[in-house]
Amino acid sequence: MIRFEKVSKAYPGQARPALNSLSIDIQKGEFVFLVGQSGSGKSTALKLMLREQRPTTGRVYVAGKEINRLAGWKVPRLRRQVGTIFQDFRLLANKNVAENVAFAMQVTGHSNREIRQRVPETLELVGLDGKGDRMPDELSGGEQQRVAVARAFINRPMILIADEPTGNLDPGNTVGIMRLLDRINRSGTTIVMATHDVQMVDQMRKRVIELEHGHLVRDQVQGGYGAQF
Ligand SMILES: Nc1ncnc2c1ncn2[C@@H]1O[C@H](COP(=O)(O)OP(=O)(O)OP(=O)(O)O)[C@@H](O)[C@H]1O
Repeated sequence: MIRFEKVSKAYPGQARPALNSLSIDIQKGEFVFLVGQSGSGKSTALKLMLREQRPTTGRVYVAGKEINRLAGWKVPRLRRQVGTIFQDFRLLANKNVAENVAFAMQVTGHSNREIRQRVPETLELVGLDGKGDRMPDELSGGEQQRVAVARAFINRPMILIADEPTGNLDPGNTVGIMRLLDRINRSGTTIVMATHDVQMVDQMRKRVIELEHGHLVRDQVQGGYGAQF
């Protein structure tokens, strides 16, 4: 589903590459935590999966395609297959909850009928039943992240990429969001999540890929945040 072949990424003006000959292979349906100190290259790896950045050398394959070679007009189609969630939620402040989620279907060309049906279903799935009319600033952080999860999942993406999705949440909401992501993963969506949350990684016991200065230093099935497991 996602494959990096000796991928290096050097940002202009940086002494050291952000990623250094990284090779990883993630299968369909896996749940993978990406861990490592700040600056180790996690966000860069996620950006390469979305073609928000391009590798300096090496190859990145997503859903069977080498995405660096993808024609520009095919990039939106790639991104439709990949949902994203970020630490800072990134909701549209002038749209209510239902409109935020519907927007993801509108830009992918779904009919109003499909949107009217699927938005309430998805809000229910993320535990926001009946909150469709609220504006983002009328929601708690945990609820805002649930909206972001609904928006990322409504098109049933093959892959969900999450960059520190619980970084702004308290422990209770962190558990809620993780349960949700676990359910989404069980429905078949591949999840790759960068995180600094030690407790959560230790509890979930999923595959852990650890980066250090852009190098792969650990790739462990049912791992913990540190190498102690
Ligand atoms: N757009 C950019 N331009 C220049 N350098 C960058 C850019 N983005 C990241 N870097 C550098 O690349 C390295 C890796 O950064 P990256 O954001 O991938 O790390 P990270 O592991 O996600 O860190 P964090 O946990 O703090 O989010 C860092 O040294 C960073 O300063």
